[in-house]
Amino acid sequence: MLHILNHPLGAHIITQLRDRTTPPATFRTLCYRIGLLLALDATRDLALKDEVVETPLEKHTGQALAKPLAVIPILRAGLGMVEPFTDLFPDVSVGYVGLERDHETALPRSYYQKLPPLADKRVLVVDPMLATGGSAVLALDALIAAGATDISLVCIVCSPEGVKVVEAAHPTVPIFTAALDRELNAKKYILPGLGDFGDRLYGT
Ligand SMILES: O=P(O)(O)OC[C@H]1O[C@H](OP(=O)(O)OP(=O)(O)O)[C@H](O)[C@@H]1O
Ligand SMILES: O=c1cc[nH]c(=O)[nH]1
Ligand SMILES: [Mg+2]
Repeated sequence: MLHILNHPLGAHIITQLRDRTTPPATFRTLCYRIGLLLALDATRDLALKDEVVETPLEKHTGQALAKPLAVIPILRAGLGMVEPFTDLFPDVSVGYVGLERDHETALPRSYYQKLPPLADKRVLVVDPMLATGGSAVLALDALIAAGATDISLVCIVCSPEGVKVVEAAHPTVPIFTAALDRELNAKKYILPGLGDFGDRLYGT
């Protein structure tokens, strides 16, 4: 199921991210701010449990988050989306999946993986760009192999092609995004897109 962010601030930020004149320092701030909106959108359905507290006046049964969270960035570009999650959910565990697309074939290659226990957690995979879907499917396969059962994918820009590929391979994984773009070009970049997210984030 695809969830497209429906907030005017999201539309405002994504236009600034697309602007080719936006320098890396501003790009990183914009990535953080849109990450906050997406983090809230992707966690709207988190389970709650009762929690009793004493207010200064009386005993009160409130609520607390019931299930631990893990955020898993797909390196490198996904790193820009981690801080919104660690700021909003300070108890979140962080794991890493390192993938890089080959420039000629656009096929992802895995070069690093370090994961916390995942079986008991809501797992939020973060990667700003969903293009062919190859990287996301490889990451989701690895997380399921590591024991994850409750996974969401959080992106900033998706292509229709990538959404189809992920939905075919992992139909139960919801996808949250700020924008669903038009198509991929011949080099498998998203149009209109915003270029290479990792390069723009890190000035490479
Ligand atoms: O859907 P796909 O066709 O697999 O493409 C999307 C992937 O490409 C980008 O990473 P990239 O390989 O450029 O690595 P980087 O983040 O280190 O720049 C992006 O962050 C995704 O991981
Ligand atoms: O458009 C694209 C496609 C893959 N990776 C990016 O960073 N941008
Ligand atoms: Mg890149």
